[in-house]
Amino acid sequence: MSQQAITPELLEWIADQSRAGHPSESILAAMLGSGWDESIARQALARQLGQSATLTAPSVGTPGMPEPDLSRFAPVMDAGDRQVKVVMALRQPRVVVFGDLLSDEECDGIIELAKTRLARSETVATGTEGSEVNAARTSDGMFFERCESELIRRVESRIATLLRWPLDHGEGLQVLRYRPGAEYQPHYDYFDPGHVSTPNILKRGGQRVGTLVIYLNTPGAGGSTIFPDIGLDVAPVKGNAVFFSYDRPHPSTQTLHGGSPVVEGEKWVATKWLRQGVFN
Ligand SMILES: O=C(O)CCC(=O)C(=O)O
Ligand SMILES: [Fe+2]
Repeated sequence: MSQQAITPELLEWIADQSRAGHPSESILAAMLGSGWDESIARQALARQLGQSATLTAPSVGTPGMPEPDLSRFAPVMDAGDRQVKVVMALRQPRVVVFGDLLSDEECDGIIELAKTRLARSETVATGTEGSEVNAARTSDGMFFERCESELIRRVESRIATLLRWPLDHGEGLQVLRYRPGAEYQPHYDYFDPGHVSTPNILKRGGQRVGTLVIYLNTPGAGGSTIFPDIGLDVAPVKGNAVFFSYDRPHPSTQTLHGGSPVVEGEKWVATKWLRQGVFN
């Protein structure tokens, strides 16, 4: 089928299937089976049954995904060397906010380690006359090597325990500093399957499947992590973190997110991206 169109007949057929009790997942499978293009099929389902119909693939409990153990929904979780609070959890998309993932000292320690290296990258940026400045991302950043110091290793193994995802499937921690007015416009963290550089990037560890953004300080105002598709704002609170996962590199995961502009003070975050496989 080349020119596929969403006709009134198709919409009526979808409505019939739904009335007959078939879940949208089965309707989608039937459409794909008879040759419909997935994105058109999802659009048609969304038009007839509402947005949520396009989000049938469960991201919670999907085997082979990073996922904290919330089966008991205890208010505090054991992350190996620290008790971490669960502040809130959303199932679809999977978003979990943790409290007290890091101690104040650990946050300060990471900022201290990152500071000098941020300064260095600023010098490089000046040398190239700002040619790499990206208006969508007005923060300064650096990457740690995995396990490069005792503090980094401790934090990484805590994250691995909490999210039940092997340490070697994670990229090195990235630290970002946002000054007043700086932001990170909404984006997806997975690698765009349509981008020319993606096949090469995927050779090292496969796709990203999850993100943990850890707040290293509490800005005076602004700087929340926003999820525009679901209307969620996560307040940046020192030591807290927001986790979200995406089982496919597609906007239907609803994991569009960004860092809203910092209004007062600075905002520091450490981001851990989780890959499908071993990242070396
Ligand atoms: O700063 C934030 O709140 C979001 C950071 C982010 O999206 C990222 O590091 O990928
Ligand atoms: Fe991101």
